[in-house]
Amino acid sequence: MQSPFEALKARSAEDWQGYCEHRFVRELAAGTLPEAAFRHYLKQDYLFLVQFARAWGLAVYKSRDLAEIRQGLEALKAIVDVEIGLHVRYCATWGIDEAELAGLPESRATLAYTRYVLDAGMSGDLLDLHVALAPCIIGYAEIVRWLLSQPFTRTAGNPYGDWIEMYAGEEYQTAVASELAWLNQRLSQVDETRLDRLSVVFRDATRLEADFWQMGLDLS
Ligand SMILES: Cc1ncc(C[n+]2csc(CCO)c2C)c(N)n1
Repeated sequence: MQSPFEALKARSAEDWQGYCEHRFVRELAAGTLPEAAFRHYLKQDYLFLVQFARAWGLAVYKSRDLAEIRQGLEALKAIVDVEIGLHVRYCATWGIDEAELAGLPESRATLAYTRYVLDAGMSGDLLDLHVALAPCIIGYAEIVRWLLSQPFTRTAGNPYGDWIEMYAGEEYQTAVASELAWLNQRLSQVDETRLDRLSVVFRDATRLEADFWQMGLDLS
């Protein structure tokens, strides 16, 4: 039987596919993505990650018990202590230093997506927030798995090969599996009316992720 999260995705199948199979990721996997597009993406992604850290801070605040506080705190710590550092080091290999990153203006796509997620969490509850974050967390895991099954994907000699490997790694895929389990458990408890509203949040966040890819192409 279809899991609740699979059912949520099925309601936005076209938008989900448009995001996961976006030209940006196909060109990235083939190694043909213009370098300028990837650089724009990397720079905006730093600003995205900073806002994403705030979203996990909000998850802590929206928690109803200590287990939920711990879950949000672990994710907040991971992003602040590990993921942003990895991103900064990765940017450095592309010749982009942290001072430059911190001084950048946010693009419209970054603003729209990150503030949408924060608003979904502020106006809703912890489940709304997790559903708004799902395209980001679960999407990236699905994208790299899909890419690795595609004939056009090149890992050896691809300048973006490290990016694919980062998200294909076991550590990331395990974290995603636990997020999926949490979501499926919570989604299985909600009624149809609530599911309709969550489905709107999921679809909007998915479209905003696709716009984030598109931004990389457009700005180059
Ligand atoms: C636009 C954009 N969307 C998703 C991710 C992926 N991502 C961001 S934080 C994180 C780990 C979860 O805490 C993951 C997978 C990204 N980097 N940039």
